[in-house]
Amino acid sequence: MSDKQDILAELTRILESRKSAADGEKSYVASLHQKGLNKILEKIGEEATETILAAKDAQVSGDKSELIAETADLWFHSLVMLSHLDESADSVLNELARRFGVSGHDEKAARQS
Ligand SMILES: N=c1c2ncn([C@@H]3O[C@H](COP(=O)(O)OP(=O)(O)OP(=O)(O)O)[C@@H](O)[C@H]3O)c2ncn1[C@@H]1O[C@H](COP(=O)(O)O)[C@@H](O)[C@H]1O
Repeated sequence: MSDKQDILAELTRILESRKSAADGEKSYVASLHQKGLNKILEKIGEEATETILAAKDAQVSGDKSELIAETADLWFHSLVMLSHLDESADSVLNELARRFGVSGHDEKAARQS
């Protein structure tokens, strides 16, 4: 795929289609949906840990290739989780858009008042 803007939308469509149609032997995403939410959450936990370790290694070595790969795994499994729960990246993008330009300090202060 060439247009990066379209990747989230296209991936979201594929993840959704894997919920019903695909064979878990042939499709990794179908196998995750079939194993259920606990397996998907386990993968997110694993990928989050691997991302943290890769970030620490990148800081020492300066090589960020593993960090990029592990972050992609983390984002990907988070998208599978959203899809499994009938949500999508679009809702997360909407939430980030809603927060856009609002300082995290200001947002937190507004929450507490
Ligand atoms: N972006 C991804 C993607 N990123 C990572 N992965 C897979 O995520 C898995 C995570 O890596 P691990 O090393 O943890 O896997 P593992 O140790 O074999 O997993 P477990 O045995 O622990 O369950 C690997 O199998 C990767 O191939 C992905 N699998 C699929 N996609 C996208 O999803 C689409 C649909 O995939 P399928 O459903 O497999 O056709 C693909 O066309 C891609 O666009």
